[in-house]
Amino acid sequence: MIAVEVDELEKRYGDSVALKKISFEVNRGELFGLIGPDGAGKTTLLRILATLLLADKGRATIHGYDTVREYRTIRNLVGYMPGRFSLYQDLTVEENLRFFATLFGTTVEENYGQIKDIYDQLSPFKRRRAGKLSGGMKQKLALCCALIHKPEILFLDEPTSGVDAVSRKEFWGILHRLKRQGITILVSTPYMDEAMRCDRIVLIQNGIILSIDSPAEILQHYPGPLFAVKADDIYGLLKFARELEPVELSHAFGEYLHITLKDKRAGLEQLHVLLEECRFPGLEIRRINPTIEDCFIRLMSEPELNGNRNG
Ligand SMILES: Nc1ncnc2c1ncn2[C@@H]1O[C@H](COP(=O)(O)OP(=O)(O)OP(=O)(O)O)[C@@H](O)[C@H]1O
Repeated sequence: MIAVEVDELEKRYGDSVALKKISFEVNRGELFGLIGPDGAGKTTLLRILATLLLADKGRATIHGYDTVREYRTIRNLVGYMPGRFSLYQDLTVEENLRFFATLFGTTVEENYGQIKDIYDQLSPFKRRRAGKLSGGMKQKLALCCALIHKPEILFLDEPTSGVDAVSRKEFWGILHRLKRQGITILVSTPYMDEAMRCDRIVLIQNGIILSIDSPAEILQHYPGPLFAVKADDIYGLLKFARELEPVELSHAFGEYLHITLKDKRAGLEQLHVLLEECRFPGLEIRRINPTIEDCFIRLMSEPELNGNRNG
Protein backbone atom coordinates (compact mmCIF):
# COMPACT_ATOMS: atom_id res chain seq x y z
CA MET A 1 0.00 0.00 0.00
CA ILE A 2 1.26 3.43 -0.95
CA ALA A 3 1.46 6.14 1.72
CA VAL A 4 2.92 8.97 -0.34
CA GLU A 5 2.88 9.37 -4.09
CA VAL A 6 4.82 12.16 -5.73
CA ASP A 7 4.27 12.63 -9.44
CA GLU A 8 6.46 15.00 -11.47
CA LEU A 9 6.46 17.76 -8.88
CA GLU A 10 8.06 21.03 -9.88
CA LYS A 11 8.69 24.15 -7.83
CA ARG A 12 10.49 27.41 -8.59
CA TYR A 13 11.26 30.45 -6.48
CA GLY A 14 11.62 33.18 -9.11
CA ASP A 15 14.49 32.08 -11.32
CA SER A 16 15.70 29.46 -8.87
CA VAL A 17 14.43 25.93 -9.54
CA ALA A 18 13.97 24.05 -6.25
CA LEU A 19 12.35 20.82 -7.59
CA LYS A 20 12.61 19.48 -11.14
CA LYS A 21 9.99 16.85 -12.00
CA ILE A 22 10.39 14.80 -8.86
CA SER A 23 8.56 11.43 -8.75
CA PHE A 24 8.67 8.65 -6.16
CA GLU A 25 6.49 6.58 -3.85
CA VAL A 26 6.71 5.78 -0.16
CA ASN A 27 5.11 2.57 1.11
CA ARG A 28 3.00 2.46 4.24
CA GLY A 29 5.07 1.68 7.32
CA GLU A 30 8.31 2.59 5.60
CA LEU A 31 11.13 4.66 7.11
CA PHE A 32 12.07 6.66 4.05
CA GLY A 33 15.00 9.11 3.89
CA LEU A 34 15.43 12.24 1.77
CA ILE A 35 19.18 12.59 1.67
CA GLY A 36 20.87 15.65 0.21
CA PRO A 37 23.03 18.68 1.00
CA ASP A 38 21.74 22.14 1.94
CA GLY A 39 19.66 23.62 -0.86
CA ALA A 40 18.88 20.22 -2.45
CA GLY A 41 15.12 20.85 -2.19
CA LYS A 42 14.25 18.69 0.83
CA THR A 43 12.38 21.39 2.77
CA THR A 44 10.45 22.48 -0.32
CA LEU A 45 9.35 18.90 -0.97
CA LEU A 46 8.31 18.24 2.63
CA ARG A 47 6.38 21.52 2.82
CA ILE A 48 4.46 20.61 -0.33
CA LEU A 49 3.65 17.17 1.10
CA ALA A 50 2.61 18.74 4.41
CA THR A 51 0.17 20.96 2.41
CA LEU A 52 1.97 24.15 3.48
CA LEU A 53 3.28 25.10 0.03
CA LEU A 54 1.85 24.78 -3.48
CA ALA A 55 3.83 23.12 -6.26
CA ASP A 56 3.96 24.80 -9.69
CA LYS A 57 3.38 21.55 -11.58
CA GLY A 58 2.78 17.88 -10.88
CA ARG A 59 0.81 16.40 -8.01
CA ALA A 60 1.23 14.56 -4.75
CA THR A 61 -1.11 12.37 -2.73
CA ILE A 62 -1.01 11.17 0.87
CA HIS A 63 -2.97 7.93 1.44
CA GLY A 64 -4.59 8.73 -1.91
CA TYR A 65 -5.71 12.26 -0.85
CA ASP A 66 -4.64 15.13 -3.06
CA THR A 67 -2.37 17.64 -1.29
CA VAL A 68 -4.20 20.59 -2.87
CA ARG A 69 -7.86 19.59 -2.95
CA GLU A 70 -7.91 17.44 0.18
CA TYR A 71 -5.43 19.27 2.36
CA ARG A 72 -7.72 19.32 5.39
CA THR A 73 -7.92 15.52 5.53
CA ILE A 74 -4.16 15.29 5.05
CA ARG A 75 -3.43 17.68 7.92
CA ASN A 76 -5.11 15.26 10.32
CA LEU A 77 -3.22 12.29 8.90
CA VAL A 78 0.19 13.89 9.00
CA GLY A 79 2.56 15.09 11.73
CA TYR A 80 5.10 17.65 10.52
CA MET A 81 8.28 18.64 12.32
CA PRO A 82 9.85 21.62 10.54
CA GLY A 83 13.61 22.00 10.24
CA ARG A 84 14.03 25.12 12.26
CA PHE A 85 12.88 25.02 15.84
CA SER A 86 9.14 25.45 15.50
CA LEU A 87 8.08 25.63 19.11
CA TYR A 88 7.15 28.66 21.17
CA GLN A 89 10.36 29.53 23.00
CA ASP A 90 8.58 31.45 25.76
CA LEU A 91 6.09 28.70 26.51
CA THR A 92 7.07 25.83 28.78
CA VAL A 93 7.43 22.25 27.58
CA GLU A 94 3.98 21.44 28.95
CA GLU A 95 2.37 24.57 27.43
CA ASN A 96 3.82 23.86 24.00
CA LEU A 97 2.43 20.36 24.03
CA ARG A 98 -1.02 21.53 25.16
CA PHE A 99 -1.02 24.22 22.49
CA PHE A 100 -0.32 21.73 19.68
CA ALA A 101 -2.93 19.30 21.05
CA THR A 102 -5.52 22.11 21.04
CA LEU A 103 -4.71 22.98 17.42
CA PHE A 104 -5.84 19.48 16.47
CA GLY A 105 -8.89 19.52 18.73
CA THR A 106 -7.48 16.93 21.11
CA THR A 107 -5.86 16.87 24.57
CA VAL A 108 -2.51 15.68 25.86
CA GLU A 109 -4.32 13.28 28.20
CA GLU A 110 -6.30 11.68 25.37
CA ASN A 111 -3.22 10.84 23.31
CA TYR A 112 -0.61 10.52 26.04
CA GLY A 113 0.08 6.88 25.11
CA GLN A 114 1.36 8.06 21.74
CA ILE A 115 4.16 10.16 23.21
CA LYS A 116 4.72 8.55 26.61
CA ASP A 117 8.11 6.96 25.78
CA ILE A 118 9.54 10.24 24.57
CA TYR A 119 7.75 12.54 26.98
CA ASP A 120 8.92 10.59 30.04
CA GLN A 121 12.43 11.88 29.32
CA LEU A 122 11.12 15.45 29.07
CA SER A 123 8.79 15.44 32.06
CA PRO A 124 11.46 16.51 34.63
CA PHE A 125 11.71 19.72 32.58
CA LYS A 126 8.01 20.21 31.90
CA ARG A 127 7.96 23.68 33.51
CA ARG A 128 11.08 24.83 31.69
CA ARG A 129 10.66 27.28 28.81
CA ALA A 130 11.29 25.57 25.45
CA GLY A 131 13.93 28.18 24.59
CA LYS A 132 16.01 27.02 27.57
CA LEU A 133 16.15 23.33 26.56
CA SER A 134 19.21 21.60 25.08
CA GLY A 135 19.18 20.82 21.32
CA GLY A 136 18.35 17.14 21.93
CA MET A 137 15.49 18.01 24.30
CA LYS A 138 14.04 20.60 21.90
CA GLN A 139 14.06 17.99 19.19
CA LYS A 140 12.22 15.49 21.40
CA LEU A 141 9.63 18.10 22.35
CA ALA A 142 9.12 19.03 18.68
CA LEU A 143 8.60 15.34 17.91
CA CYS A 144 6.06 15.01 20.74
CA CYS A 145 4.19 18.04 19.32
CA ALA A 146 4.19 16.45 15.85
CA LEU A 147 2.82 13.20 17.32
CA ILE A 148 0.21 14.55 19.73
CA HIS A 149 -2.73 14.16 17.30
CA LYS A 150 -1.82 10.51 16.52
CA PRO A 151 -0.74 10.97 12.89
CA GLU A 152 -0.30 7.98 10.59
CA ILE A 153 2.54 9.63 8.73
CA LEU A 154 5.40 11.74 10.03
CA PHE A 155 7.32 14.30 7.96
CA LEU A 156 10.53 15.27 9.73
CA ASP A 157 12.71 17.98 8.23
CA GLU A 158 16.36 17.60 9.26
CA PRO A 159 15.41 16.60 12.83
CA THR A 160 19.01 15.83 13.80
CA SER A 161 20.67 19.00 12.49
CA GLY A 162 22.63 20.77 15.20
CA VAL A 163 22.15 17.91 17.65
CA ASP A 164 25.04 16.06 19.32
CA ALA A 165 26.04 12.55 18.20
CA VAL A 166 24.53 10.76 21.23
CA SER A 167 21.16 12.53 20.85
CA ARG A 168 21.21 11.80 17.11
CA LYS A 169 21.63 8.09 17.76
CA GLU A 170 18.92 8.15 20.41
CA PHE A 171 16.57 10.00 18.04
CA TRP A 172 16.99 7.34 15.35
CA GLY A 173 16.17 4.73 18.02
CA ILE A 174 12.90 6.59 18.67
CA LEU A 175 12.12 6.68 14.92
CA HIS A 176 12.60 2.93 14.68
CA ARG A 177 10.21 2.40 17.59
CA LEU A 178 7.60 4.62 15.88
CA LYS A 179 8.06 2.64 12.68
CA ARG A 180 7.40 -0.59 14.59
CA GLN A 181 4.11 0.97 15.72
CA GLY A 182 3.17 1.22 12.03
CA ILE A 183 3.83 4.93 11.47
CA THR A 184 5.18 5.86 8.03
CA ILE A 185 8.14 8.19 8.35
CA LEU A 186 9.59 10.52 5.72
CA VAL A 187 12.72 12.10 7.16
CA SER A 188 15.21 14.46 5.55
CA THR A 189 18.85 14.75 6.50
CA PRO A 190 22.07 16.20 5.12
CA TYR A 191 24.05 13.55 7.08
CA MET A 192 24.89 10.74 4.68
CA ASP A 193 25.66 8.27 7.50
CA GLU A 194 22.01 8.50 8.62
CA ALA A 195 20.93 7.07 5.25
CA MET A 196 21.94 3.62 6.47
CA ARG A 197 19.21 3.77 9.13
CA CYS A 198 16.41 4.07 6.53
CA ASP A 199 14.53 1.30 4.69
CA ARG A 200 14.83 3.22 1.42
CA ILE A 201 16.27 6.57 0.47
CA VAL A 202 16.20 9.13 -2.31
CA LEU A 203 19.46 10.92 -2.97
CA ILE A 204 18.55 14.44 -4.04
CA GLN A 205 20.72 17.29 -5.36
CA ASN A 206 19.68 20.63 -6.92
CA GLY A 207 16.05 19.48 -7.04
CA ILE A 208 16.86 16.31 -8.99
CA ILE A 209 16.63 12.71 -7.77
CA LEU A 210 19.96 10.96 -8.32
CA SER A 211 18.85 7.56 -7.02
CA ILE A 212 16.03 5.79 -5.15
CA ASP A 213 16.63 2.45 -3.49
CA SER A 214 17.53 0.74 -0.24
CA PRO A 215 20.91 1.90 1.09
CA ALA A 216 22.30 -1.63 0.62
CA GLU A 217 21.27 -1.69 -3.07
CA ILE A 218 22.74 1.75 -3.69
CA LEU A 219 26.03 0.63 -2.16
CA GLN A 220 25.98 -2.56 -4.17
CA HIS A 221 25.64 -0.67 -7.43
CA TYR A 222 28.83 1.30 -6.87
CA PRO A 223 30.85 0.45 -9.95
CA GLY A 224 34.31 -0.97 -9.56
CA PRO A 225 36.86 -0.91 -6.77
CA LEU A 226 37.33 2.17 -4.58
CA PHE A 227 40.67 3.10 -3.01
CA ALA A 228 41.54 5.29 -0.01
CA VAL A 229 44.86 7.07 -0.44
CA LYS A 230 46.78 9.24 1.98
CA ALA A 231 50.06 11.18 1.91
CA ASP A 232 51.69 13.92 3.97
CA ASP A 233 50.86 16.45 1.25
CA ILE A 234 47.23 15.51 0.62
CA TYR A 235 46.49 18.55 -1.58
CA GLY A 236 49.55 17.90 -3.74
CA LEU A 237 48.41 14.29 -4.06
CA LEU A 238 44.86 15.36 -5.02
CA LYS A 239 46.17 17.69 -7.73
CA PHE A 240 48.50 14.96 -9.03
CA ALA A 241 45.82 12.23 -9.00
CA ARG A 242 43.31 14.41 -10.85
CA GLU A 243 45.75 14.86 -13.70
CA LEU A 244 46.43 11.14 -14.14
CA GLU A 245 44.68 9.82 -17.24
CA PRO A 246 43.73 6.39 -15.75
CA VAL A 247 42.07 8.06 -12.72
CA GLU A 248 38.30 8.34 -13.13
CA LEU A 249 37.29 10.14 -9.92
CA SER A 250 39.30 11.56 -7.06
CA HIS A 251 37.85 13.46 -4.13
CA ALA A 252 38.89 14.43 -0.61
CA PHE A 253 37.28 12.42 2.17
CA GLY A 254 38.51 13.48 5.63
CA GLU A 255 42.27 12.94 5.70
CA TYR A 256 42.09 10.58 2.70
CA LEU A 257 41.44 10.81 -1.02
CA HIS A 258 38.91 8.38 -2.44
CA ILE A 259 39.93 7.30 -5.93
CA THR A 260 38.41 5.15 -8.66
CA LEU A 261 40.14 4.12 -11.88
CA LYS A 262 38.61 4.03 -15.35
CA ASP A 263 39.72 0.44 -15.80
CA LYS A 264 37.45 -1.45 -13.40
CA ARG A 265 39.72 -4.54 -13.54
CA ALA A 266 42.69 -2.56 -12.25
CA GLY A 267 43.58 -3.23 -8.60
CA LEU A 268 45.81 -1.92 -5.82
CA GLU A 269 48.98 -2.76 -7.68
CA GLN A 270 48.17 -0.58 -10.69
CA LEU A 271 47.29 2.36 -8.44
CA HIS A 272 50.55 1.87 -6.52
CA VAL A 273 52.53 2.03 -9.75
CA LEU A 274 50.70 5.21 -10.83
CA LEU A 275 51.12 7.08 -7.57
CA GLU A 276 54.57 5.91 -6.53
CA GLU A 277 56.02 7.60 -9.58
CA CYS A 278 55.73 10.91 -7.77
CA ARG A 279 57.29 9.68 -4.50
CA PHE A 280 54.87 11.36 -2.12
CA PRO A 281 56.18 10.96 1.46
CA GLY A 282 53.81 9.02 3.74
CA LEU A 283 51.93 7.40 0.83
CA GLU A 284 49.36 4.82 1.94
CA ILE A 285 46.91 3.05 -0.36
CA ARG A 286 44.18 0.57 0.49
CA ARG A 287 41.03 -0.78 -1.04
CA ILE A 288 37.83 0.18 0.82
CA ASN A 289 34.08 -0.35 0.68
CA PRO A 290 32.11 2.67 -0.56
CA THR A 291 29.85 4.66 1.77
CA ILE A 292 26.59 6.37 0.77
CA GLU A 293 28.59 9.60 0.49
CA ASP A 294 30.87 7.97 -2.11
CA CYS A 295 27.77 6.84 -4.02
CA PHE A 296 26.33 10.35 -3.80
CA ILE A 297 29.52 11.98 -5.11
CA ARG A 298 29.73 9.46 -7.90
CA LEU A 299 26.09 9.98 -8.95
CA MET A 300 26.64 13.75 -8.92
CA SER A 301 29.68 13.36 -11.18
CA GLU A 302 27.95 11.01 -13.60
CA PRO A 303 26.95 13.59 -16.24
CA GLU A 304 30.58 14.70 -16.39
CA LEU A 305 31.89 11.11 -16.46
CA ASN A 306 29.45 10.16 -19.21
CA GLY A 307 30.45 13.28 -21.14
CA ASN A 308 34.10 12.25 -20.87
CA ARG A 309 33.30 8.73 -21.97
CA ASN A 310 31.29 9.94 -24.92
CA GLY A 311 33.94 12.46 -25.81
N1 LIG B 1 11.49 31.19 -0.05
C1 LIG B 1 12.46 31.02 -0.95
N2 LIG B 1 12.77 31.97 -1.86
C2 LIG B 1 13.74 31.79 -2.78
N3 LIG B 1 14.47 30.68 -2.90
C3 LIG B 1 14.22 29.68 -2.02
C4 LIG B 1 13.21 29.79 -1.00
N4 LIG B 1 13.18 28.64 -0.29
C5 LIG B 1 14.14 27.85 -0.84
N5 LIG B 1 14.75 28.46 -1.87
C6 LIG B 1 15.81 27.89 -2.72
O1 LIG B 1 15.33 26.65 -3.24
C7 LIG B 1 16.34 25.66 -3.21
C8 LIG B 1 15.89 24.47 -2.36
O2 LIG B 1 15.78 24.90 -1.01
P1 LIG B 1 15.27 23.95 0.17
O3 LIG B 1 15.21 24.79 1.42
O4 LIG B 1 14.05 23.25 -0.27
O5 LIG B 1 16.47 22.90 0.25
P2 LIG B 1 16.94 21.98 1.47
O6 LIG B 1 17.47 20.73 0.86
O7 LIG B 1 15.86 21.83 2.46
O8 LIG B 1 18.13 22.78 2.10
P3 LIG B 1 18.24 23.53 3.51
O9 LIG B 1 18.69 22.50 4.46
O10 LIG B 1 19.30 24.58 3.23
O11 LIG B 1 16.87 24.11 3.81
C9 LIG B 1 17.58 26.36 -2.69
O12 LIG B 1 18.34 26.78 -3.79
C10 LIG B 1 17.04 27.54 -1.92
O13 LIG B 1 17.96 28.60 -1.92
